[in-house]
Amino acid sequence: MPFCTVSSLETISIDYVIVGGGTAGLVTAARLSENPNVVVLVIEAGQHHVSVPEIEIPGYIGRNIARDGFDWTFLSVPQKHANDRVIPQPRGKGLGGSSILNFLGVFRPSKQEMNALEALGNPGWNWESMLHYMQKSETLLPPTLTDSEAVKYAVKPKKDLHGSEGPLKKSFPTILTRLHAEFFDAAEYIGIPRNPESSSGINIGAMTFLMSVDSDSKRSNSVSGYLEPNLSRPNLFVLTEAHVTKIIFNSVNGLHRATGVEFVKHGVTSVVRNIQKDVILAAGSFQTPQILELSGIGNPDVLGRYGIETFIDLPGVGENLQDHVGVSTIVEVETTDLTVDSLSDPVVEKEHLELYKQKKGLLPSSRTSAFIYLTAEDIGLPTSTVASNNKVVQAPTPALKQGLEKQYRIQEQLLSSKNQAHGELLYFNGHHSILYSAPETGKKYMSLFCVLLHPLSRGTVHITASDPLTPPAIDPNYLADDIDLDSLVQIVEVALKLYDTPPLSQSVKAHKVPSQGVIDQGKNGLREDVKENCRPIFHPVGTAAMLPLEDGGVVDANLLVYGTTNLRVADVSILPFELSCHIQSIAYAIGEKAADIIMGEQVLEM
Ligand SMILES: Cc1cc2nc3c(=O)[nH]c(=O)nc-3n(C[C@H](O)[C@H](O)[C@H](O)COP(=O)(O)OP(=O)(O)OC[C@H]3O[C@@H](n4cnc5c(N)ncnc54)[C@H](O)[C@@H]3O)c2cc1C
Repeated sequence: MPFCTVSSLETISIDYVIVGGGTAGLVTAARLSENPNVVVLVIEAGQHHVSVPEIEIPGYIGRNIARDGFDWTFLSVPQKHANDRVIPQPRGKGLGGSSILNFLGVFRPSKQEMNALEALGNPGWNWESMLHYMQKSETLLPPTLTDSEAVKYAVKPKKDLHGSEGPLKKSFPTILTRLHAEFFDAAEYIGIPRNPESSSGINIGAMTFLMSVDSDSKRSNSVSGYLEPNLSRPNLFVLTEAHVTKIIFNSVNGLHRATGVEFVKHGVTSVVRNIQKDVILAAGSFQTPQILELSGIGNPDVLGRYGIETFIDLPGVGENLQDHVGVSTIVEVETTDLTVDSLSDPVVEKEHLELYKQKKGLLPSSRTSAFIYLTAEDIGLPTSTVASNNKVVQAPTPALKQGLEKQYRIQEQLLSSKNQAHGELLYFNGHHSILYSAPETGKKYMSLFCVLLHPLSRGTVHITASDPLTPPAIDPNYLADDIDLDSLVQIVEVALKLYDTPPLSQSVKAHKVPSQGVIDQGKNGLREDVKENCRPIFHPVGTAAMLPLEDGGVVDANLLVYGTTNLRVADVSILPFELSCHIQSIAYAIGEKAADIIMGEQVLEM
């Protein structure tokens, strides 16, 4: 039984401590503890949530957002370029982390992006390697569609590109509507083809995604995949409701070795001491940098503001924050399809809960399963001048500036590629839940969330107090670069064009968001709408970037924090730039690869 108490830790000699039992953290913990000769401890701030319908039932996605105990309920600082709005930044809290909160889509990035990761100075982090780890983490369940449905809905995965023995289960969506097919047909009408196998490294075009849902129609996540099957391991320990506040080091001859982890559980501060091997930070893109800063690792100017002595001068910590920013479009539709709008009626919801038991109705599947990934050409973006047109690159240090310039050069190369997506249209089978517009009873809707995949804007996440329980200041700096605003407007224009294109146009009754009045104002109206309504799609990365030190990196290609001998980061904060996909597959792959890197070093040490 791995769940342990604080007092029991005093009698255990621990080899590895994983800080954060989220998506990547539980993967690394499970893989390391396959070796019976090492002892692994996971420290997670949240609880172990057991049998919670809002986690398990796919059709309930979104219901735990802003729910105390399930979401950290972080908010951004006022967003200067988005009408000073404070924008929610959901993050999963509890074992499983964001894998218990996410919207179930399992996507893959492009081959070019993964190879760019290596080109930025990270040997071994390329498409081939990441494909191996994505496959290792997953099992593709057998298709549930006929051949003609697979073609119509653009989902015909090739067996050899997917994993068959991994802990994360991937399955086919069960809600495939007429509107969904009309959306794809309209895309084809304007020259955007279906892509039935989007996991091959070329992820452009129209596609239906695979979902992290198991054969019982329940959410598959890092708890169900990696922790629960290993609960009987005697060398795996899990401490929940313990908030890590600091890493403690022993320094000899300028080499800093993490030997302890301080945490607060129920108001009492304790320390796990004498860690024999590594400490692995897997607290996610907002809290991994926070823990580094609280431990004295970061930019001395930031740390000094809160009386924290700088232990390792590493200005990249908490810089380079990027997220996928997007905006909703919603239309009223005339259709025979069942849309999720009907679930707002409690009687209908009850019926669907009954149907769910037979894996039928609106609940066994995600509310959103059709996507279009747009190339620069589809969006009408300039393909060669984006980076060079960008303003003078500004960054707090010359190293960070150099690293950013390299990222922009990579972004420019990606833009000129015909096989690279830069925008996304996410189909939602009903009215998107947004603050300023609600569905009217009895009406049916469809929504397209329009997303910018490679923003040029960069933000930060930094501590605002020496008190470790005070949330960090999250500043994604959305739309700081005008090019991002213009690009997002152009992505919205593609969505509006699709609503006007047959056969989809025959089902569209009226524009709801943006309203017809806003659309009639042209680009200016849409620009204002984007500033007023944009929000993230929850993929923050880059805040503990894996880059060479001279380019402002925080960790090296072995995930070691610069200046330390055994403090590593294994979560999506290491990704130096945003990818053209939803990123849970990469979080799992990072967890897998981290374990192999660590185990590989262990073998070398022997
Ligand atoms: C609402 C939402 C929807 C999403 N939808 C999708 C989707 O459909 N498809 C997709 O591919 N991706 C999606 N994502 C993104 C994806 O799920 C995340 O990027 C990924 O899970 C992040 O993994 P991680 O390991 O980096 O962090 P997390 O999984 O967030 O893990 C971090 C863990 O650390 C813990 N922690 C934090 N601070 C401390 C501390 N001080 N002490 C101890 N523990 C701590 C947290 O509680 C958490 O358990 C979504 C994300 C969200 C939030």
